[in-house]
Amino acid sequence: MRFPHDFFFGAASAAYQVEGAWNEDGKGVSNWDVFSKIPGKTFEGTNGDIAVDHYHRYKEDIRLMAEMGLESYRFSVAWTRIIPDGDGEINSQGLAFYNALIDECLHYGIVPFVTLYHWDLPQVLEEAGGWTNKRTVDAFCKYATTCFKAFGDRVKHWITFNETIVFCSLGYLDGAHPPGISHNPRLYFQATHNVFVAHARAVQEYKKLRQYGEIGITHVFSPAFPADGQLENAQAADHANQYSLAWFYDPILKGAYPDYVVGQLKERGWTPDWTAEELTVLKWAAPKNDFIGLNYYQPQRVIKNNPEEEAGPASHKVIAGAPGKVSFDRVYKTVSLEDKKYTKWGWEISPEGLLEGLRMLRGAYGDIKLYITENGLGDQDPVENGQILDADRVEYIREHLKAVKQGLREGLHIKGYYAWSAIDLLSWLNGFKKQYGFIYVDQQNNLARKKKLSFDWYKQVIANRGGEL
Ligand SMILES: C[C@@]1(C(=O)O)OC[C@H]2O[C@@H](O)[C@H](O)[C@@H](O)[C@H]2O1
Repeated sequence: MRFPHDFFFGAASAAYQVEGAWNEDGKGVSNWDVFSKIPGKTFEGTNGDIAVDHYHRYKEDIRLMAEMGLESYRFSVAWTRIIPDGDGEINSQGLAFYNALIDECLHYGIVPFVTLYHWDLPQVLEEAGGWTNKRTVDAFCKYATTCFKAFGDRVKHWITFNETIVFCSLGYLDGAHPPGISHNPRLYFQATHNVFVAHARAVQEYKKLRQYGEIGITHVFSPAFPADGQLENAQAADHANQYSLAWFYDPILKGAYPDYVVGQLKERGWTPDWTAEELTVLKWAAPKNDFIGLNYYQPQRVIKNNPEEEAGPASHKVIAGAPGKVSFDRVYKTVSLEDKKYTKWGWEISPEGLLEGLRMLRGAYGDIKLYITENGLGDQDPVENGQILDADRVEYIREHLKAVKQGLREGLHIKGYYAWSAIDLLSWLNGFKKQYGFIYVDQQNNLARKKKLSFDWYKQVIANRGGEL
């Protein structure tokens, strides 16, 4: 079986992680431009000042993507290039860069799939409270509408936010992302609610413009499963899915928050200060979402946590996504299992977890249009005689594409797969050590680009539309 002709074989990136040129052509300062320079916040003090210089080398990079036969390139727009101080004047040089990037994609017939927010908030807004301040919601709507009007004649696929759970939990619970606040559930839930309202209002603005493209949101998709058959662990997994899935997917797809979480937030004084008008716009937008983007890397294996057991501070590896994390409310924790395979960063390799999770998602939300907007292997790629032999990445992506194909056989409405990442790039918490790309970037040789083993493999997969998988 070949993948359908209208299925996108794509790859992804994010502005802060690839572009560099952090202070060029009128770009404003972002929260990551500031946070990454606070000693100890990033891996070995790495930052996105240069990243992999995609801002200046995008023509070479897009040409390589075209050589691979890439059908769609998912990238994010840096808000601070478009509106440098967040909600003030528009920067024409910022518009010019993304117009050129979009036109370069279209020159090769590569469909641009644009993420409006991939974690890099204008610092002016961060300093005013970031996503806990409703000013940021209004500012996002202005920014999004500016992008729709500037690029919407050629961009027909829009993602509002990437992984709300990550930038809000790392920002307000773990302190590992801007604004670096720890253990503040009230701000965490407030920030997530404001993001969902911003999403819903952006959907409203987009639909008003009648550009006849599609708009959605990308969430982490990390379904929780009990580590064993014990009832308490099944209950812990249900709790995990309520807080890490339902809280994020329900307001987008159902237009209302899950009662289970709402009830507990009320008991604990963490209820966001939502208004009737905001809840109405969530309800309005739910049926207007054209798709949901899923970033799948691994499932969560969950056991009930013993709240009396003193949990020391999570290690960097755990903060960066490895099992062993106690939930913010100390109800459950994630564990690794003897019979599973793991990456060098301790992330479980589980294509079956993707398929099982997709079935669960259909049960909860029905037949919604899905894109796998991120999936890939973070690794330290082996280099032999100058060749980058990332056979493990080939294996990882092959097995996950086979799971997607099985999902299609079962009638799941999956319309594309975007490997993370098109090109090696800066990892927020792992610097340049954790590689994801089909294209290698030589940090020791002027960021020279080189095709990896997986580049040629993915080229074949696309050419054969996955028929041989
Ligand atoms: C934490 C980490 C990683 O570096 O492994 O997860 C996978 C991937 O998720 C993306 O949304 C981030 O933008 C990208 O940088 C990656 O971030």
